Amino acid sequence: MNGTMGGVAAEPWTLREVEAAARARLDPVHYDYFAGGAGDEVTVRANEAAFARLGLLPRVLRGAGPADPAITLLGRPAALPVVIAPTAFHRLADPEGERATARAAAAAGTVMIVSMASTVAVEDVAAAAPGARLWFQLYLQPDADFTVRLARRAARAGCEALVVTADSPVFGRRERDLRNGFHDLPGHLRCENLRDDPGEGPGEGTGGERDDDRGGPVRPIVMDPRLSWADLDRLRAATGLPIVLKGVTHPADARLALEHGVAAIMVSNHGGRQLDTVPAAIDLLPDVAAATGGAVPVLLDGGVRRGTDVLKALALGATAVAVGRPVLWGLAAGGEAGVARVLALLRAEVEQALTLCGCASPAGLTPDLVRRTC
Ligand SMILES: Cc1cc2nc3c(=O)[nH]c(=O)nc-3n(C[C@H](O)[C@H](O)[C@H](O)COP(=O)(O)O)c2cc1C
Ligand SMILES: CC(C)CC(=O)C(=O)O
Repeated sequence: MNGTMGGVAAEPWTLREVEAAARARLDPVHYDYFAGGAGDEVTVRANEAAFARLGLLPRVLRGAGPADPAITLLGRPAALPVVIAPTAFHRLADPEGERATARAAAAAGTVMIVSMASTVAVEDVAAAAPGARLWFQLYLQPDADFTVRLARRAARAGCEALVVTADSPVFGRRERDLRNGFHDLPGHLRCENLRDDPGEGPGEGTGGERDDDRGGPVRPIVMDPRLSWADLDRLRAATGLPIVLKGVTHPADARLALEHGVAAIMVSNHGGRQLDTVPAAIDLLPDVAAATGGAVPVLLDGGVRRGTDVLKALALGATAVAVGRPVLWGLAAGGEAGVARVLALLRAEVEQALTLCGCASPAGLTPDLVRRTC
């Protein structure tokens, strides 16, 4: 990275330092939206703390040679086993928003999962970062036709997979946001994927649309506790894209997900933003991985802040991890260069930790390399 990051005097050497730089630049209300979680934030803290309770047990004299962290994900290469989790509202962090994030992902050779609630339209994200591997996250909407139209739109834009977030039958109770009165985007920003298709007649939305000077009305994201596996089946039947089910924590749901034909599972408690007191994602991983029996890739997000965290997750059965808040910190601290810095730090840490564990690649990581230390 050239020079300083977003005017920060010294380049950050840890994700924690990137967060500090971001915090210094962000509106405190937006910082709270990014950092916060549901209820007492027990799960937010647990996600990180649980990684610290696990130790790595390196193997020696294996002659493994230099490490290459590259993996294969849904049949295509990724340069590192760290992908970008879907997070909303990137333009709160940087004017370029999701465009900047996608460029950094493309340069690092990894996947960006574009949020349904992105503040740049998925077509514009793709156009900004030619060659980027994009997946598209969505919440199943009670208006099933709209869900399918949105999925097809993402496919046309070049997204390779749909990431269906299943942990949100209702919006989590985020007390920082309630206290701060943060319940909507500032006037100049919109969820650009939530505009009705051009040509769609007025009045077909689910209500609560906002008119906008640059296009059609913007729908609200509806979270609906009546949605079920049948709705996932309908989406799968209507689109050719592989489906990644995000928000799986119970092994029984992992087994059901396989029965419903998902291409991958993401173990996630939504970064502690939905149901508080769900156990740490890394503690849930082994049972979910066992339930899938290796039939599909398992990804994990929640609390990954170090290369050693990545190794622990991979050793315990994940094919890759995703990072949410660290990317937002990078974006707020230094735009595209800030996200690039976050991914570069993680890559360097993963490479070094792999080598120190005696592994030439993520494939060499096995559960015996992880020990619970307390
Ligand atoms: C500010 C913010 C916005 C998020 N928006 C979405 C979203 O739109 N869709 C989604 O599936 N998950 C969303 N998430 C959850 C992330 O995808 C991910 O599960 C979580 O951030 C992982 O934890 P980490 O932040 O500790 O890495 C969001 C998380 C944050 C922090
Ligand atoms: C716009 C929201 C639905 C994004 C989200 O999932 C979150 O804030 O955790």
